[in-house]
Amino acid sequence: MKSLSYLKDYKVQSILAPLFKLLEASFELLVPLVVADIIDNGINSGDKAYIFHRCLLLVLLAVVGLISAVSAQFFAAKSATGATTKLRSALFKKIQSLSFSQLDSIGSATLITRMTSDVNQIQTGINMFLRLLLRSPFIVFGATIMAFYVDVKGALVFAVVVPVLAIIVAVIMSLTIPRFKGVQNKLDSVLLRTKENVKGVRVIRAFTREDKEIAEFEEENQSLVKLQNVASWISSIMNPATFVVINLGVIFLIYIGAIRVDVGVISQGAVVALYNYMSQILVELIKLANLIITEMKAIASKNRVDAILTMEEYKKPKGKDKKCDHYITFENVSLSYNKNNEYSLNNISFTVDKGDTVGIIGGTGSGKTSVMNLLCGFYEPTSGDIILNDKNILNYSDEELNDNISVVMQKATMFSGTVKENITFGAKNATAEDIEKAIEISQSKEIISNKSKGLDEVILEQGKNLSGGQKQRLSIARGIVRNTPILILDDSFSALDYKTDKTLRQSLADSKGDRTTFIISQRTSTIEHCDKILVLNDGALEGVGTHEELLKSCETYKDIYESCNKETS
Ligand SMILES: Nc1ncnc2c1ncn2[C@@H]1O[C@H](COP(=O)(O)OP(=O)(O)OP(=O)(O)O)[C@@H](O)[C@H]1O
Repeated sequence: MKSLSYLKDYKVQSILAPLFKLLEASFELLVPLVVADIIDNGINSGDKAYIFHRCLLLVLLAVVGLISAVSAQFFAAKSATGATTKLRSALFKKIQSLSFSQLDSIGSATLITRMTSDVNQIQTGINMFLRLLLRSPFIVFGATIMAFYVDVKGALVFAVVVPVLAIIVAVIMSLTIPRFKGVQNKLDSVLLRTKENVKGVRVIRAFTREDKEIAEFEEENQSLVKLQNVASWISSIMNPATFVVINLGVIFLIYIGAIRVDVGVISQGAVVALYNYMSQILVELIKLANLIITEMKAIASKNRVDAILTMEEYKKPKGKDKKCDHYITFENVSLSYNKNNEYSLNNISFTVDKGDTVGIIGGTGSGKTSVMNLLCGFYEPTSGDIILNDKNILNYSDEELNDNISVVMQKATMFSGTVKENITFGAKNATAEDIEKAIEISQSKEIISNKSKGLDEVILEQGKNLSGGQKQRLSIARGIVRNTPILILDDSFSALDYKTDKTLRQSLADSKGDRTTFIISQRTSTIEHCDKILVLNDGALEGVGTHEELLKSCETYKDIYESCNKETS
C-alpha cells in the first residue's frame, strides 16, 4: 500500500473539505459586487437605510464564509491527521518486518526522518491540498470572470496581469523546488549527527570531544541553513515581484477606470469592484504558489515514505534439509554482509550436540557475533548450510527460530518500563516461578532487593538508573526466562567481575538440563569449562576443541589465553 491510499478511509471528509472551501470562495467573490452596490446606490444617493441593509448582507456573507471555512478546516484536518496516523502505523509495521540487511542498507537516521518529519510534511500537504487546490484557481478564474462581468474593457488589464503573475510564480517555483529537495536530504544528515551525538553524549564528554563535535555539527547545520536560505531567498522574491505587477495593474486599472467613470461609461463602484478582484487574485496566487511549494515538499516526502512502504517483503530463500548426526551443523559457511566479497566468516564448519555448552572466542571483529547472527536467522549465509535439528536454518520461520533460540545481545538493551516488564520482554506468559528462577540464575537477586519497589521498580530510558553489569545480568535473566532449547550469550559477561562471572556460569551449568548454550567471550576464563570451544580469527575457524586440547593445538587460543592471564596477573 502506498502512503496516499490511507486517504480512502476518509473519502467523505476529503470531498467535503474542498466543497466547503468552494462555498467560502463563492461568497468571497460576491463581496466586491455588494461593495460596488453600496457605493453606487447607497453612498452616491445618501440612502443610509440601503447602506445599512447592504452592510448587513456583507456581515452575513462573512459569517457564512467563516462557517464554510471552519467546516473545510475541520474536514481537511480530520482527513489529513486520520490518514497520516494510519500511514505512520503502517510505516512502523513495515520497518519491523524489514530484514536486518534491508535495515542496514537504509540506515536508522533516515528511517526516523521518514517516520517523523516526512509523515508530518505529508499531513500538511494533504491538509493544504484539500483546502486550497480548488479554492485558489477558482478565485483566480472567478475574479477574472467577475471583472469581465463588471466591465469588459477595464477587465482587459486582468488578461495581461494574470498571465504575467502566473509566469513569475512558475519561474520562481521551478528554481526553488529542486532546492527544497536538497534541504530534505541535508536534514537527514543533520539528524544522523544529532542522533549519534545524543546517544554518545557520555563518550563525547569522557573524551572531551564536545568542542570538536559542536564545530562539526555547526558546519553541517550551517550548510543546511545555507541551502534553506538560498531556497527561501528565491521564494522571497515572489511577494515583491507579484506586488509590483499587481500594483502596476492597479494603477492602470484606476487610470482607465477614472477616464471611464468621467465619461459615464462605468460607475465608481465598478472601479472599486475591479480593484477588489485584482487584490483577491494577488492573494490567491501567492497562496497557490505556497501550496505548490508545500505540495512539492510533500510529494518528495511521500516518495521517500513510499520507498519504504513498497520495499519488497523479504523472502528468505529455501535451503536443503539434511539428516545430521548432530543437533547443530555449520557446513562450509561463509558470510559477506554486503555481498561484496568482504567475508566476515570464511568457510567455517563445526558441529554441536544437544545440551552442549559451546564457547566462541576470538579477537574483536573475528566473526563471533556473525556466527550468532547466522544461527538466529538475522542474516543468511552467503554460502554453505546451517542445519538445526535436521532442518536447514533457512526453512525455519522467524517464529520457529524465536521459539528455539534466546539471545542475550552484546549490548544490554533496556526499555522504559519496570524491571519485571524488562525481564519478561520476550516471554509474556512467564510465571512468577520462571521469573524467580531466571533472577536467581542470572545473579540479579541483589539488584532487585536493592530497589525499593523490587520487580516493579521503573527502569529509566536506556537503563540509565542501572550499572553496566546490572543491565547485563537483567538481560541474561530476560534470555533465561524464555526457557528455549538454545541460549546464546554474546559477550554478556564482559561487565561482570570475575566472581559474579564464575557464579553465574556455575548456576547456568547447574540449571542447564538439555539446553544448548553458546557463550561468546573475549576472556578464556569465561569459556574454559565449555564442552567445546570455537576459536575464530579474522573470519576463519582456527581451532575447535576443549580448553586443554586447544592450549596444545591452537596458537591463536594460546595467545589469547596468555594475554588474558597477563591482564589478570
Ligand atoms: N551488519 C553488518 N554489516 C556489515 N559488516 C558487518 C556487520 N556486522 C559485522 N560486520 C563486520 O563483520 C566482521 C565481524 O564482526 P563481528 O561482529 O562478527 O565480530 P566479533 O568477533 O563479534 O567482534 P567483537 O568481539 O568486537 O564484537 C567485522 O569486520 C564487522 O565489521
